Amino acid sequence: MTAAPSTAPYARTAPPPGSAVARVVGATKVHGVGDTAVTALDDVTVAFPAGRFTAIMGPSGSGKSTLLHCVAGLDALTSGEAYIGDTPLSRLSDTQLTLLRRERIGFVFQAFNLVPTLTVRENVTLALDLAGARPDRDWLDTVIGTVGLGDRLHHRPAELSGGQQQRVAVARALASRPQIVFADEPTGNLDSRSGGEILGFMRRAVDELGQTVVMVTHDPLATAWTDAAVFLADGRVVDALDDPTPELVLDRVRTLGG
Ligand SMILES: Nc1ncnc2c1ncn2[C@@H]1O[C@H](COP(=O)(O)OP(=O)(O)OP(=O)(O)O)[C@@H](O)[C@H]1O
Repeated sequence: MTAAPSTAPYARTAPPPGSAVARVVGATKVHGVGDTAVTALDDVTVAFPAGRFTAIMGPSGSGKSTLLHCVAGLDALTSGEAYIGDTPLSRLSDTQLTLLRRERIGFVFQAFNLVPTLTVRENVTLALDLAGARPDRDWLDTVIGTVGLGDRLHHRPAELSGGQQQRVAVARALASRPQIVFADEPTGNLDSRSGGEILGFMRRAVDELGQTVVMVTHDPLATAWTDAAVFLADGRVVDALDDPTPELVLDRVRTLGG
């Protein structure tokens, strides 16, 4: 299979700080049909600003993962619109959506999703290699240095701890210099020390590399690493916090019954 050529893999101009890199407007998502239909998102409007680390919080089943998947173009809304930059995702063909995800979005999931037969370095550059894009060596060195993987480049995932594997996944998400990184419970499978390291790396990616990161989490301590938190309940945005501290987040979580 020949990969479609990348249109503009590098040197993209970063969006101005504070502008929305991703947003949804009037977003409703119904999973299933008929008697089994579940409204996971109910008229949600929220924006994720450039150069910021935002948490999406809320009780189990409140729609956090659905929101992340819909704004990242992994799932389609039932009504309303999701935008990456100024691009409305519902107007894109499957191929255009695949290219947009490849070129403009990085993903980190709870399961690290590394390729076991590839080395750390090969895993980090895999998406670029598949896209036929030439890695920007300076950027890759910066990313690999930021996540502290310099001495592990030729190891395979099975030779790494869970925390180290998730660092590889973070480096992979950053490697193509995406406009935005979406992370779904990225510390869910990690002990608290490794989880803290991953959150610290994502924080540095925002502060030092200018990345925009949106993270779904249950954990008030994880949210305390972010610049802002959006709270969902029953598929609706019910609250938001700037500069969340663990105490403030815990207070909101208790109020929402999470
Ligand atoms: N593919 C699906 N088919 C049917 N219902 C779904 C599907 N995905 C999610 N749901 C339902 O939509 C609602 C929101 O789910 P979602 O996974 O977005 O919530 P969440 O806040 O991420 O939950 P958790 O914290 O438990 O992961 C839930 O009631 C869930 O059961």
